Amino acid sequence: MVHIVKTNQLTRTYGGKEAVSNVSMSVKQGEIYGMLGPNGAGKTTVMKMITNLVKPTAGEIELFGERITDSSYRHLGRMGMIIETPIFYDKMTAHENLELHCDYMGYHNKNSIKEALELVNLNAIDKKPVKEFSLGMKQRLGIARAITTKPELLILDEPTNGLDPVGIKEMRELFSVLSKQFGMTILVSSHILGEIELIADTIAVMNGGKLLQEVPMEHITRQNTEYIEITTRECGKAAYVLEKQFQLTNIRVFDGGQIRVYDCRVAQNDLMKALVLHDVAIESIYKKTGSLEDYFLSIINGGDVVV
Ligand SMILES: Nc1ncnc2c1ncn2[C@@H]1O[C@H](COP(=O)(O)OP(=O)(O)OP(=O)(O)O)[C@@H](O)[C@H]1O
Repeated sequence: MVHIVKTNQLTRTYGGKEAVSNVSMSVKQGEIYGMLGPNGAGKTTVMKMITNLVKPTAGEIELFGERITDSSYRHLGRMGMIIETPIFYDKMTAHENLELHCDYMGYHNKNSIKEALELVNLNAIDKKPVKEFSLGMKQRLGIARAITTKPELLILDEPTNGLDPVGIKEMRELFSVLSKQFGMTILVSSHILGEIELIADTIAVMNGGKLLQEVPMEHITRQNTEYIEITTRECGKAAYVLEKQFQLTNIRVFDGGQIRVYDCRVAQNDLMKALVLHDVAIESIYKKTGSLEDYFLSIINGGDVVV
């Protein structure tokens, strides 16, 4: 398996506070990798370190199989990015802005500008200067600029900001096309699960600077939305018993005295018997089905994973 991005214990501090804390992530070639997390989770800072806009305080980054250093700028030619709000020369048209970008990047296939503008549906807007564009149009132009040079890796920080629901759907379709037809690897962030769950091959959940989970989408869609919830005052003991007895790999313990077992191979009855046998007093035990949203919220909001 070829990894296009790999970080090891990546950390960045600002004024002694960790904005990104020991993040080790791997983005595989050709996949869409979605970073999910609330505002302030550290997603932008990770992307800035990968694109050499911010230097890591500690840790390493490998891009295209090579460890990057402070002076590694040549990888940037193989990448397209939108980080924070894209800025343009606002008296120029979309086409002129992209021409300038291609000149700057030393990329001389001028046909690619037309193709990029077509892909984001801006080809018909020929004469308008960018200052007359809506926020959504500017966002789409940002994506066009990121893809004109046919990058192998596309890094998009909250690319659907400012888009309406139709625009968001168009972007999702565009990302699928770029990934499937052009073989681009895409690293995209969002604070809204619905925007990435339909397209991401892997989801990385971040909060408070930490990578809480990196998981292939196919592993979570069914198995993690069904769970058995046990309420008990002896959560620690109960989790220990269940883990030992059934070799469970995905149990979450919540502060309020709840345990969730996201592994429905084991019958509810067998879980109950094992707990009773070990003198764990159970207040209730239920099988529940949550949405994917609930699952991710439970990772973000608490619950230590006992693995
Ligand atoms: N230049 C900076 N100086 C000081 N603190 C910073 C700086 N950049 C980021 N931070 C802090 O680091 C933390 C992570 O910010 P970051 O922008 O990476 O999060 P995010 O997940 O991308 O959120 P958002 O979607 O709001 O940008 C925040 O607490 C932020 O205030």
